[in-house]
Amino acid sequence: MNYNIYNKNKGIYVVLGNFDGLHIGHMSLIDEAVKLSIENNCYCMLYSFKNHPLKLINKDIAPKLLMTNTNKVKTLQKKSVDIIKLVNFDETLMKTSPEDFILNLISEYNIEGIIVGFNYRFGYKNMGTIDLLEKLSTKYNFMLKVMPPCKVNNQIVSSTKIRNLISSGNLEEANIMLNRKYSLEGIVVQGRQIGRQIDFPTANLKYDKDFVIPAIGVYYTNVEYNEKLYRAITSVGNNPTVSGNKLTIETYILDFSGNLYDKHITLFFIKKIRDEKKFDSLDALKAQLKKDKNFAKSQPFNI
Ligand SMILES: Cc1cc2nc3c(=O)[nH]c(=O)nc-3n(C[C@H](O)[C@H](O)[C@H](O)COP(=O)(O)O)c2cc1C
Ligand SMILES: Nc1ncnc2c1ncn2[C@@H]1O[C@H](COP(=O)(O)OP(=O)(O)O)[C@@H](O)[C@H]1O
Repeated sequence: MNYNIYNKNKGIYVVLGNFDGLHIGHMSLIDEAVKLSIENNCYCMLYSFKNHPLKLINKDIAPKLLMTNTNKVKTLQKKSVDIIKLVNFDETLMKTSPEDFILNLISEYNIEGIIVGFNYRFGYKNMGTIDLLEKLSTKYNFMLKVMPPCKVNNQIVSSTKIRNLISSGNLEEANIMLNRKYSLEGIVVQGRQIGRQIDFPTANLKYDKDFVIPAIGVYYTNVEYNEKLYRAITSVGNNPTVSGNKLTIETYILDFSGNLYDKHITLFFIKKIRDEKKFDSLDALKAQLKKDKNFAKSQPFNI
């Protein structure tokens, strides 16, 4: 919703951070902000960036992403966040000192309180610390709530941890930390049309290289197409059996037939089934695909 239509006399609890992936740690901050805003008859706002700050600061070390902005906004709207502000992280913002960053925020919005995570850093060169934020909260008179780390199996949940789990094929643990199934989406493009010759047509995803790609291997997935969900098996790999030379993400959808070229699909990665193998023949690949398909049939089906 547009801030302009809001009652400017009403205070705002703002949650600050980068929030890639909206994992359970992020959600604990957002839930707290929503709770405080309801209790105090205020608005709840999430203030974050459209682009990952490192993409501007140092492109070479910018991480691959876990979530599109569109999906981020959809999830936040379901959580009753009143104002979602995703600002462009540009040169000016990059050079803003920690104190100015907070000053700009409180001069633009009627800030009642700020909610951040335990390791939040902000402002030019990430020089702003929790200590500084505490001092600023006294100086400028806003409430500050610092949320403790959220853990799974004694490990602190973080976007970096989740990226590493996905790119090493541990989707089950990543999904626990995300509290949803990791997904990639895009349109279906043409491949070499070998799949249909072995009765396993595969929808080849035109994937966006800005997002984290699961480790090479075969996965049990669920596919959303045309608002319907299907069981599926997905290969992330170089297809050595057919002398492939580029990474493809290909999905055989169970109980589906039809033409998917140019259609939009979403793949939900549930668990890795096996490593990619180079088979001696297409028949051997086909026999393995039958096993993968049977495995998929035995798996729970919900996202
Ligand atoms: C679930 C699944 C598992 C796969 N596993 C392998 C594999 O282990 N080794 C391999 O070389 N190709 C594997 N493939 C990829 C096939 O080689 C590829 O889908 C086939 O060549 C058809 O591709 P095309 O129709 O795009 O030409 C797998 C594909 C799927 C859908
Ligand atoms: N069950 C299915 N799973 C995946 N794709 C299917 C299925 N049934 C039909 N298709 C269609 O077949 C195409 C894949 O056939 P395939 O021979 O593998 O060609 P390509 O190499 O172009 O992917 C998909 O893009 C889709 O349009």
